[in-house]
Amino acid sequence: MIPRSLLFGRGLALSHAFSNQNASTVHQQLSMTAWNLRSSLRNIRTLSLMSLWPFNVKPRDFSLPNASWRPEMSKAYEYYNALCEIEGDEKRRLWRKLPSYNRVLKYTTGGVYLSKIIQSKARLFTRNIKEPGAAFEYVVFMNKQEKRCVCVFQAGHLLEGPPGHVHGGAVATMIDSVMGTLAGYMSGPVMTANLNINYRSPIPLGSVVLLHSALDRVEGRKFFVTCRVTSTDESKLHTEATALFVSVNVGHLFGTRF
Ligand SMILES: CCCCC/C=C\C/C=C\C/C=C\C/C=C\CCCC(=O)SCCNC(=O)CCNC(=O)[C@H](O)C(C)(C)COP(=O)(O)OP(=O)(O)OC[C@H]1O[C@@H](n2cnc3c(N)ncnc32)[C@H](O)[C@@H]1OP(=O)(O)O
Repeated sequence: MIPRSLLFGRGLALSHAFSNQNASTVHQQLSMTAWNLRSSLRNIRTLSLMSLWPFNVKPRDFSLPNASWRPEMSKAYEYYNALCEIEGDEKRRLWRKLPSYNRVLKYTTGGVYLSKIIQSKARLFTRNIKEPGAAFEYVVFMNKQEKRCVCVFQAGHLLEGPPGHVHGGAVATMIDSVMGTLAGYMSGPVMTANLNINYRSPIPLGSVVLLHSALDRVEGRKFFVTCRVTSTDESKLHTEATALFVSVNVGHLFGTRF
């Protein structure tokens, strides 16, 4: 995908090149513009390559059922997965199961050059523990038309906070990830600017809960999102949250502004 700012930025440079200039300056500017275009094309090519999965093998989808899933997790998964499997026109499908990989891009350095060793070791926080079921076991189902998603989350034994219950930071991590995934799905790359959480009742360690996230409103680059964490039968409210996500261009994530 080509970032809009990159195209618009170069487009502006082009139109400026033709205003109020004498012939030699115009010639010089045209050469510069050609150079700029060539380097833009190189950038675009690099970016389009980077947006592809950078490895030769197909990445593992961590949100598929595995032996660690409790029956309650499998049941909730099957319920939402059935909603995704409506026959017929692909475009009419309301629900989609999102795949979940343990790294996004080989080159997301956050603006700091990372050594090859660190870069190759970088992993998504919620997918960095190898033992299935030990930490964040989750799957996200997206409903783009209704601007909402549901995450089925089984909290593993490594997420303990208060004895026998899930750490508030782990709950916040899941909430941020699910809301961020929704905002990102609606808009492209986003960063969390603000996150507010009310913890209403503790989540027992090992239990399965649902995170219901919805896009509340959009104001320019600002995406206001809500989230409720409930028991799978939705009778018990565990946590409520609101957040602001700001859409950023790809350069922001790479530490450069195009
Ligand atoms: C090829 C691309 C690949 C992209 C990959 C993308 C996603 C990965 C996909 C899958 C991963 C799976 C799941 C995980 C997904 C997400 C969860 C993790 C998300 C995070 O864990 S992320 C880390 C924590 N996050 C930060 O580390 C942010 C630090 N921060 C900043 O990077 C800047 O601060 C930024 C960008 C937020 C804004 O900076 P900026 O310069 O772009 O914009 P600016 O400051 O002008 O703000 C614009 C308007 O937002 C208002 N505004 C800003 N901040 C506000 C606040 N706090 N409260 C109220 N309003 C606020 C302003 O008032 C203005 O409003 P107005 O326009 O009305 O004046």
